[in-house]
Amino acid sequence: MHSVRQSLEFYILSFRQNVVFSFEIGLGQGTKVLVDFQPYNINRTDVASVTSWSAPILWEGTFDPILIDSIYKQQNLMIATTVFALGKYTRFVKDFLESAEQHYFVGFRVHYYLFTDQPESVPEVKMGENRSLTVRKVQSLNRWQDISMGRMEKLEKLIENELASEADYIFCLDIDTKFYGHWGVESLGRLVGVIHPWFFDAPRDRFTYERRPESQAYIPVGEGDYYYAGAAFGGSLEDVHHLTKTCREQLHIDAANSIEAAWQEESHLNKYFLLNKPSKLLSPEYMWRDINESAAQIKVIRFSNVAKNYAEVRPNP
Ligand SMILES: CC(=O)N[C@H]1[C@@H](OP(=O)(O)OP(=O)(O)OC[C@H]2O[C@@H](n3ccc(=O)[nH]c3=O)[C@H](O)[C@@H]2O)O[C@H](CO)[C@H](O)[C@@H]1O
Ligand SMILES: [Mn+2]
Repeated sequence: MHSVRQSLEFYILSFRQNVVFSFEIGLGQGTKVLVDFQPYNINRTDVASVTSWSAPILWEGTFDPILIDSIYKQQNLMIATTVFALGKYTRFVKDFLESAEQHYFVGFRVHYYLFTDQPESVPEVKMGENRSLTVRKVQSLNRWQDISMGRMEKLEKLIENELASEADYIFCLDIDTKFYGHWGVESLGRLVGVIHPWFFDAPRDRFTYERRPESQAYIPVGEGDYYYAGAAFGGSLEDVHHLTKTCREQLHIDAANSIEAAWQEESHLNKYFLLNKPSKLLSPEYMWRDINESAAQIKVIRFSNVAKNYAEVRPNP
């Protein structure tokens, strides 16, 4: 674990050609130095490119992917990437992996971890150099809500037991998704959340936070920063371990009190991000609604949900 990791973060701002560069530098495990390089362009005026707590919000046009790639190339980073495919969701695996090989951290080391109740169904997908897939068998579950929420505990244990010695960063993604555009090292950060594609434009009081005070995920009306997607989050191992552990604990408390948050672990993730501000936000370009939908602010769709018939793919309503 990175528990011994001494984190040193600071921001240097300088102006060059109307581009603000900011650096977040952390002293990583051992001798490896993790560098978050976060340039953002102040010319994109149709969207906010920074939060009130000074975290960058990445939109197309707010960073230079070639420059950032060249900086990260100096390091031998490994990005662990987790997905779950239980029941009929195994049908999404092929497109997810094939499209990830085309667009996701291309040229960098990626280790996918796929949790499934049907390892025999996992298709053969040709992986690029330094990219690999580990398949983990998990128990089948009867409720989609339990599958979705159960991810937090599995992720917590994976980070604890296996990732410390191999990965530098982790991203945890939904499987009913596909990559359509570049998703690269610009997205790396200590704690990274993605703005939910249905709420980037909505006033805060419309956010579908859990509103019952009895739940650990409760967020009162009038509070909250953004509504984050449950389908994609990531960061350093240490930070994502703390996130998954906390959400798992809060989910267990809710279960003991016979309450299930409105949007399951997504509600708990939103509570977590309210109390633990992400160091970087990704715009809905990184988790879009559907490849056939558009919005003026979305100049590129990098990663999107794929259309699914809920009644047909889920084990229960
Ligand atoms: C875009 C987005 O933010 N999506 C979130 C949203 O609905 P979604 O409609 O995206 O939830 P979903 O049905 O995709 O379930 C989430 C994930 O659980 C897994 N799964 C689910 C059912 C099943 O039978 N088999 C299986 O493997 C699979 O990895 C799937 O991607 O709310 C969920 C919780 O309510 C999760 O937080 C999702 O991440
Ligand atoms: Mn999904």
